Order: sequence, then structure tokens, then C-alpha cells
Amino acid sequence: MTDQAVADDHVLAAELAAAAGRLLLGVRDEMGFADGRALKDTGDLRSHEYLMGALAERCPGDAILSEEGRSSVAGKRAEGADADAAPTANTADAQRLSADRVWIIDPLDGTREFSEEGRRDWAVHVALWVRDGSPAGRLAAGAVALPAQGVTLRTDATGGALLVREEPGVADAVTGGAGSIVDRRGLPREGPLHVPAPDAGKLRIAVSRTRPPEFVRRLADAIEPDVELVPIGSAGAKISAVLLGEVDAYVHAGGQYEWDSAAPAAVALAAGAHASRVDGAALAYNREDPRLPDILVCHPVSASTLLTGIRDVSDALPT
Ligand SMILES: Nc1ncnc2c1ncn2[C@@H]1O[C@H](COP(=O)(O)O)[C@@H](OP(=O)(O)O)[C@H]1O
Ligand SMILES: [Mg+2]
Repeated sequence: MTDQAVADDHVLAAELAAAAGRLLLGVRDEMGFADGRALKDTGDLRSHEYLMGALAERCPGDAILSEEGRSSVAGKRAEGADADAAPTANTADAQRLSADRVWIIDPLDGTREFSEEGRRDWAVHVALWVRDGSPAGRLAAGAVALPAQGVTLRTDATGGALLVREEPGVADAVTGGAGSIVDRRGLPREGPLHVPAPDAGKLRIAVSRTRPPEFVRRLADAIEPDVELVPIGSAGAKISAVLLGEVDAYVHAGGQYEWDSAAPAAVALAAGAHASRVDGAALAYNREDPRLPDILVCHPVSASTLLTGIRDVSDALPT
């Protein structure tokens, strides 16, 4: 076992995220949108089982941390599954914390949006953390599939990031989280992904659709550029929107877990973005406690404005 990602890990992350995404599109087609609860649970669990099985087969020695593999995930039932069958469990904590390679996955990020007809702001996250000799280890590979938008964003073996367009024609014109129309007809099948710089004097900040943190409104008032808050579901879809130039930043605090940001942060860093905690500290993964409650992703030119602005409104930060 190496302590670094090998070239195939980047490809594998993207293949698995995209395949889970296709599975989820099939679940939506099969079940429709009449029973949102059943659709969410079935999507979460079927994608989880697919990814757990595929990773166990392709990387049998690696540890896995999945949102749906926790012992606390109870009461969810996938349609068509054995009612008594519990989700496949994560690697035990003690083993995960001493492992050299840990896959951190969110089988369905933006579960709420997945269950709403017509919404395309939901994602599949597959990230690989490796022990690299440093105390915190590092994210070595990551992929974020946006199945309803027909694209996957991923890291590559050169240290950069790629935008992969799935099945041309699936999503030629797609609706972004804020209802904007994003036309991807001209995109090549695969190309380099670099975070674009914002226009001067203006900053579009993505926030949660359903629980936008109040402090981001305060931040918007406190900083110099003219700020527009753009509600989008899913951490992966929001960070992808930054990397695709649909917004300029994602700011969140008040609660989240490692699986919500590991894969999108890996891609963001590889695409040249700034990605950190809201106090500027590095994002750290494969910790004993998977809570990772806040994050800032933006182009590096906006980082000091946003970090200073956040510090200035820190009395409003959720505790
Ligand atoms: N305050 C909070 N506490 C815990 N998780 C949160 C959270 N705010 C957002 N999240 C998680 O972050 C992801 C993106 O949320 P949002 O769309 O509101 O921005 C969601 O993941 P899941 O959909 O995988 O549960 C959501 O559960
Ligand atoms: Mg999530």
C-alpha cells in the first residue's frame, strides 16, 4: 500500500461518483417525486450500498467513512430492500484512524434537492484521504458528480483539476441552483478546470437554500464589494458553482461533516481555489470526530477580503 494517491485513484473517484450519479437519476425516474421521504432514503441508501460495494471490490485494503455508514443512521429504508437490512457499516473508527488510505464519501449531498422535481443542485462526493507523513494527512484525490447537470469535477494525477462532461446531450442546458440557465453545449468532453477570478467590485456568495447562515448577511453588509447572496442546495453543488464561475464564493458555518466537503475541497484546491475554515485554518480530514462545521471556498484574490470580513462579524458566527 502506498501512502500517496496513484493516478488510478483520481479516475476511480470520478468513475464511482458518476456511476452512483447515474444510479440516482434512475432512482428518480423509477420512483417519481410523490413520496419525498421515500425518495430521499432510497437515494441515500442505494448510492451508499453501490459505493461501499465498489470500493470494497476495487480497494479492499482501504478504510471508508460514508455519511450513510454510521451506526446512527437508523430508520432509513431503501425501497425494494430487505426491511431488516442495516446499511453497510463504515470501517471501525480505530481502524480508520490508523489507516493509510481512507475514502470519505457522501453518497448523496443535497438530499432535499434530489427529492424536488426539476432541481439539479445535488451531488455525489468521493474523496481519498492519505497519510502522507504530516500530522493531518491530506486529501489526495476527489470527484464531485453533478448527475442532473451532466458533469463531474475531479482531481487529476498532475495536481490539477478536470471538468468531465458526461454523456453529451444529457444536460445541454441546465438550471443552476439559483434558477439560472447554464448552457454547457460548447464544452469539450474533458478539459482543465481553473477557478475563475471574480469581476471587480462584485461578489456572488453561494449560501444554503434552506438554512442560510445569518452571519453571511452581516458579512455581505460589512465588506466592500457589492454582494449578491445566491441560494443553492448541496455543499458539492455550491463549491462546483464557484469552480465553474457561476458564483464567486461559498461561505458556510453552523454545522457540516467531513463528507460534505472532502471531495469538493479536494477538487477546489486542485483547481487553484482557496478552501479553508472560516477562520483561515486548513481543512482537516479523517479526524475522530467527523464534524467540520464551517468552510470558505473562493478565488485566492477574494480570500483576504472574505476572511477579514468574517472576522469582523465573528460575533454573529454560529457557535
Ligand atoms: N447546520 C448544519 N448541520 C449539519 N449539516 C449541515 C448543516 N448545514 C448544512 N449541512 C449539510 O451540508 C450539506 C449541504 O447543505 P445545504 O444544501 O443546506 O447547503 C447537506 O448534506 P446532505 O444533503 O448530504 O445531508 C446538509 O445536511
Ligand atoms: Mg452532504
